[in-house]
Amino acid sequence: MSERLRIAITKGRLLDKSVELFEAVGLDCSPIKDPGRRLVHCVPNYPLDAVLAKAPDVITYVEHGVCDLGIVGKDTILEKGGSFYEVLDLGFGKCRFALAVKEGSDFYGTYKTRRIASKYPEVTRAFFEKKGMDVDIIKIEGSVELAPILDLADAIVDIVETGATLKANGLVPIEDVAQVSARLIVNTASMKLYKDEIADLIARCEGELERRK
Ligand SMILES: Nc1ncnc2c1ncn2[C@@H]1O[C@H](COP(=O)(O)OP(=O)(O)OP(=O)(O)O)[C@@H](O)[C@H]1O
Ligand SMILES: O=P(O)(O)OC[C@H]1O[C@H](OP(=O)(O)OP(=O)(O)O)[C@H](O)[C@@H]1O
Repeated sequence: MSERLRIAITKGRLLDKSVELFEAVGLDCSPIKDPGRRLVHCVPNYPLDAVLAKAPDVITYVEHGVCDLGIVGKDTILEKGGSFYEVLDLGFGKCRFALAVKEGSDFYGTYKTRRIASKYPEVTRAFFEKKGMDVDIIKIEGSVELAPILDLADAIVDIVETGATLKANGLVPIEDVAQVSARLIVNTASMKLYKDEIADLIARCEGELERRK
Protein backbone atom coordinates (compact mmCIF):
# COMPACT_ATOMS: atom_id res chain seq x y z
CA MET A 1 0.00 0.00 0.00
CA SER A 2 1.79 3.17 -1.11
CA GLU A 3 1.79 6.21 1.17
CA ARG A 4 -0.66 8.98 0.30
CA LEU A 5 1.45 12.05 -0.54
CA ARG A 6 0.43 15.67 -0.06
CA ILE A 7 1.43 18.43 -2.53
CA ALA A 8 1.01 22.19 -2.02
CA ILE A 9 0.20 23.96 -5.31
CA THR A 10 0.44 27.75 -5.76
CA LYS A 11 -3.05 29.16 -6.36
CA GLY A 12 -3.60 31.63 -9.21
CA ARG A 13 -1.53 31.57 -12.42
CA LEU A 14 0.30 28.31 -11.73
CA LEU A 15 -2.74 26.20 -10.76
CA ASP A 16 -4.19 25.58 -14.24
CA LYS A 17 -0.82 24.58 -15.72
CA SER A 18 -0.13 22.31 -12.73
CA VAL A 19 -3.49 20.56 -13.27
CA GLU A 20 -2.74 20.28 -17.02
CA LEU A 21 0.61 18.61 -16.30
CA PHE A 22 -0.83 16.15 -13.74
CA GLU A 23 -3.73 15.23 -16.05
CA ALA A 24 -1.22 14.64 -18.87
CA VAL A 25 0.54 12.07 -16.65
CA GLY A 26 -2.68 10.25 -15.78
CA LEU A 27 -3.84 11.91 -12.55
CA ASP A 28 -7.58 12.70 -12.36
CA CYS A 29 -7.58 16.35 -11.23
CA SER A 30 -11.28 17.00 -11.78
CA PRO A 31 -11.81 17.90 -8.07
CA ILE A 32 -9.11 20.61 -8.38
CA LYS A 33 -10.48 22.03 -11.64
CA ASP A 34 -13.57 23.31 -9.88
CA PRO A 35 -12.20 23.94 -6.37
CA GLY A 36 -14.78 26.47 -5.18
CA ARG A 37 -13.54 27.62 -1.74
CA ARG A 38 -12.26 24.17 -0.78
CA LEU A 39 -8.50 24.18 -0.13
CA VAL A 40 -7.63 20.46 0.07
CA HIS A 41 -8.54 18.07 -2.75
CA CYS A 42 -8.02 14.33 -3.14
CA VAL A 43 -6.82 12.95 -6.47
CA PRO A 44 -9.15 9.95 -6.83
CA ASN A 45 -6.88 7.71 -8.94
CA TYR A 46 -3.43 8.39 -7.43
CA PRO A 47 -2.17 8.49 -3.79
CA LEU A 48 -1.95 12.30 -3.74
CA ASP A 49 -3.86 15.09 -1.99
CA ALA A 50 -3.50 18.66 -3.33
CA VAL A 51 -3.37 21.69 -1.00
CA LEU A 52 -4.09 25.03 -2.72
CA ALA A 53 -1.96 27.80 -1.14
CA LYS A 54 -0.34 31.18 -1.67
CA ALA A 55 3.14 30.97 -3.18
CA PRO A 56 5.26 31.70 -0.04
CA ASP A 57 3.08 29.32 2.02
CA VAL A 58 3.85 26.47 -0.39
CA ILE A 59 7.47 26.72 0.75
CA THR A 60 6.43 26.92 4.42
CA TYR A 61 4.27 23.78 4.18
CA VAL A 62 6.99 21.82 2.34
CA GLU A 63 9.78 22.95 4.69
CA HIS A 64 7.73 21.96 7.74
CA GLY A 65 6.86 18.62 6.18
CA VAL A 66 3.10 19.04 6.36
CA CYS A 67 3.29 18.78 2.58
CA ASP A 68 5.71 16.36 0.93
CA LEU A 69 5.96 18.29 -2.33
CA GLY A 70 5.15 21.72 -3.71
CA ILE A 71 4.78 23.66 -6.95
CA VAL A 72 6.07 27.21 -6.62
CA GLY A 73 7.70 29.85 -8.81
CA LYS A 74 11.46 30.38 -8.82
CA ASP A 75 10.71 34.01 -7.89
CA THR A 76 9.29 32.89 -4.54
CA ILE A 77 12.19 30.48 -4.02
CA LEU A 78 14.74 33.25 -4.70
CA GLU A 79 12.89 35.67 -2.39
CA LYS A 80 12.03 33.35 0.49
CA GLY A 81 14.75 30.71 0.30
CA GLY A 82 14.44 27.68 2.57
CA SER A 83 15.56 24.11 3.00
CA PHE A 84 14.04 21.67 0.51
CA TYR A 85 15.01 19.90 -2.71
CA GLU A 86 14.24 21.75 -5.96
CA VAL A 87 13.86 18.72 -8.24
CA LEU A 88 12.24 19.88 -11.50
CA ASP A 89 11.83 22.97 -13.67
CA LEU A 90 8.23 22.46 -14.79
CA GLY A 91 8.60 24.70 -17.84
CA PHE A 92 5.48 26.82 -17.26
CA GLY A 93 4.88 30.14 -15.45
CA LYS A 94 7.81 31.53 -17.42
CA CYS A 95 8.73 35.16 -16.73
CA ARG A 96 11.79 37.01 -15.43
CA PHE A 97 12.93 39.45 -12.77
CA ALA A 98 14.12 42.72 -14.37
CA LEU A 99 15.48 46.06 -13.24
CA ALA A 100 13.29 48.77 -14.79
CA VAL A 101 13.38 52.57 -14.82
CA LYS A 102 11.37 55.48 -16.19
CA GLU A 103 12.01 55.96 -19.90
CA GLY A 104 14.88 58.42 -20.44
CA SER A 105 16.30 58.23 -16.91
CA ASP A 106 20.05 57.66 -16.46
CA PHE A 107 20.04 55.09 -13.64
CA TYR A 108 23.75 54.28 -13.68
CA GLY A 109 24.85 57.87 -14.35
CA THR A 110 24.00 59.31 -10.95
CA TYR A 111 26.30 59.13 -7.90
CA LYS A 112 23.52 59.46 -5.28
CA THR A 113 22.35 56.35 -3.43
CA ARG A 114 19.64 54.91 -5.64
CA ARG A 115 16.22 53.94 -4.27
CA ILE A 116 14.82 50.66 -5.57
CA ALA A 117 11.18 49.64 -5.02
CA SER A 118 10.25 45.96 -5.14
CA LYS A 119 7.84 43.29 -3.92
CA TYR A 120 11.02 41.16 -3.68
CA PRO A 121 13.52 42.97 -1.37
CA GLU A 122 15.77 39.91 -0.87
CA VAL A 123 16.11 39.36 -4.62
CA THR A 124 16.85 43.07 -5.02
CA ARG A 125 19.41 43.09 -2.18
CA ALA A 126 21.28 40.08 -3.60
CA PHE A 127 21.31 41.56 -7.12
CA PHE A 128 22.89 44.85 -6.07
CA GLU A 129 25.27 43.20 -3.57
CA LYS A 130 26.64 41.15 -6.46
CA LYS A 131 27.12 44.40 -8.38
CA GLY A 132 28.85 46.01 -5.39
CA MET A 133 26.27 48.81 -5.40
CA ASP A 134 24.81 50.34 -2.21
CA VAL A 135 21.06 50.99 -2.66
CA ASP A 136 18.05 51.85 -0.50
CA ILE A 137 15.30 49.25 -0.93
CA ILE A 138 11.62 50.09 -0.43
CA LYS A 139 9.19 47.14 -0.09
CA ILE A 140 6.00 47.53 -2.13
CA GLU A 141 3.20 44.89 -2.00
CA GLY A 142 2.02 45.12 -5.63
CA SER A 143 1.68 47.38 -8.72
CA VAL A 144 5.32 48.21 -8.10
CA GLU A 145 5.44 50.25 -11.32
CA LEU A 146 3.84 53.13 -9.39
CA ALA A 147 7.02 53.78 -7.38
CA PRO A 148 9.09 55.47 -10.13
CA ILE A 149 5.97 57.21 -11.50
CA LEU A 150 5.36 58.79 -8.08
CA ASP A 151 9.12 59.56 -7.77
CA LEU A 152 9.29 57.29 -4.71
CA ALA A 153 12.10 55.27 -6.33
CA ASP A 154 14.69 55.52 -9.10
CA ALA A 155 13.99 51.96 -10.28
CA ILE A 156 12.09 48.76 -9.58
CA VAL A 157 12.95 45.07 -9.52
CA ASP A 158 9.79 43.25 -10.56
CA ILE A 159 8.45 40.33 -12.55
CA VAL A 160 8.20 40.91 -16.31
CA GLU A 161 6.27 38.46 -18.52
CA THR A 162 5.22 40.25 -21.74
CA GLY A 163 6.52 43.73 -20.78
CA ALA A 164 3.03 45.20 -21.28
CA THR A 165 2.71 46.64 -17.76
CA LEU A 166 6.11 48.35 -17.93
CA LYS A 167 5.33 49.81 -21.37
CA ALA A 168 1.85 51.00 -20.32
CA ASN A 169 3.41 52.91 -17.43
CA GLY A 170 6.33 54.50 -19.30
CA LEU A 171 8.97 52.20 -17.80
CA VAL A 172 11.73 50.29 -19.59
CA PRO A 173 13.69 47.19 -18.46
CA ILE A 174 17.44 47.94 -18.40
CA GLU A 175 18.81 44.66 -17.02
CA ASP A 176 17.59 41.10 -16.43
CA VAL A 177 17.96 39.87 -12.84
CA ALA A 178 16.89 36.21 -13.08
CA GLN A 179 14.79 33.84 -15.18
CA VAL A 180 11.64 32.49 -13.47
CA SER A 181 9.46 29.41 -13.98
CA ALA A 182 7.48 26.98 -11.84
CA ARG A 183 9.51 24.43 -9.90
CA LEU A 184 8.67 21.14 -8.17
CA ILE A 185 10.12 21.13 -4.65
CA VAL A 186 10.30 18.23 -2.16
CA ASN A 187 10.59 18.05 1.64
CA THR A 188 14.01 16.63 2.55
CA ALA A 189 12.64 13.97 4.94
CA SER A 190 9.79 12.98 2.59
CA MET A 191 12.33 12.37 -0.17
CA LYS A 192 13.79 9.57 2.00
CA LEU A 193 10.61 8.33 3.68
CA TYR A 194 8.56 8.09 0.46
CA LYS A 195 11.39 7.65 -2.05
CA ASP A 196 9.54 5.29 -4.40
CA GLU A 197 6.24 7.22 -4.38
CA ILE A 198 8.00 10.55 -5.03
CA ALA A 199 10.24 9.00 -7.67
CA ASP A 200 7.14 7.78 -9.52
CA LEU A 201 5.56 11.26 -9.63
CA ILE A 202 8.86 12.90 -10.68
CA ALA A 203 9.41 10.29 -13.41
CA ARG A 204 5.88 10.81 -14.76
CA CYS A 205 6.40 14.61 -14.90
CA GLU A 206 9.90 14.28 -16.42
CA GLY A 207 8.47 12.04 -19.15
CA GLU A 208 5.74 14.55 -20.00
CA LEU A 209 8.18 17.49 -19.99
CA GLU A 210 10.44 15.51 -22.36
CA ARG A 211 7.46 14.85 -24.66
CA ARG A 212 6.68 18.60 -24.71
CA LYS A 213 10.15 19.54 -25.99
N1 LIG B 1 3.14 38.20 -15.02
C1 LIG B 1 3.33 37.54 -13.86
N2 LIG B 1 3.18 38.18 -12.69
C2 LIG B 1 3.36 37.51 -11.49
N3 LIG B 1 3.69 36.19 -11.40
C3 LIG B 1 3.86 35.54 -12.57
C4 LIG B 1 3.69 36.17 -13.82
N4 LIG B 1 3.93 35.27 -14.78
C5 LIG B 1 4.22 34.13 -14.15
N5 LIG B 1 4.20 34.28 -12.82
C6 LIG B 1 4.45 33.21 -11.86
O1 LIG B 1 3.18 32.91 -11.25
C7 LIG B 1 3.33 32.83 -9.83
C8 LIG B 1 2.05 33.11 -9.13
O2 LIG B 1 1.56 34.32 -9.65
P1 LIG B 1 0.11 34.83 -9.15
O3 LIG B 1 -0.21 36.02 -9.93
O4 LIG B 1 -0.83 33.71 -9.13
O5 LIG B 1 0.35 35.18 -7.65
P2 LIG B 1 1.11 36.47 -7.15
O6 LIG B 1 0.89 37.62 -8.08
O7 LIG B 1 2.53 36.10 -6.90
O8 LIG B 1 0.40 36.67 -5.78
P3 LIG B 1 -0.59 37.82 -5.40
O9 LIG B 1 -0.77 38.72 -6.61
O10 LIG B 1 -1.84 37.10 -5.05
O11 LIG B 1 0.12 38.47 -4.26
C9 LIG B 1 4.44 33.81 -9.52
O12 LIG B 1 5.07 33.48 -8.29
C10 LIG B 1 5.39 33.59 -10.72
O13 LIG B 1 6.23 32.47 -10.46
O1 LIG C 1 5.10 41.81 -18.17
P1 LIG C 1 3.60 41.67 -17.94
O2 LIG C 1 2.98 40.63 -18.83
O3 LIG C 1 2.90 42.99 -17.98
O4 LIG C 1 3.45 41.04 -16.46
C1 LIG C 1 4.13 41.62 -15.39
C2 LIG C 1 3.14 42.15 -14.38
O5 LIG C 1 2.40 41.03 -13.83
C3 LIG C 1 2.42 41.09 -12.43
O6 LIG C 1 1.37 41.91 -12.00
P2 LIG C 1 0.09 41.25 -11.28
O7 LIG C 1 -0.95 42.28 -11.29
O8 LIG C 1 -0.19 39.93 -11.91
O9 LIG C 1 0.65 40.93 -9.84
P3 LIG C 1 0.96 41.98 -8.67
O10 LIG C 1 -0.26 42.04 -7.83
O11 LIG C 1 2.15 41.33 -8.00
O12 LIG C 1 1.34 43.31 -9.31
C4 LIG C 1 3.74 41.73 -12.12
O13 LIG C 1 3.73 42.28 -10.81
C5 LIG C 1 3.86 42.80 -13.20
O14 LIG C 1 3.20 43.97 -12.81
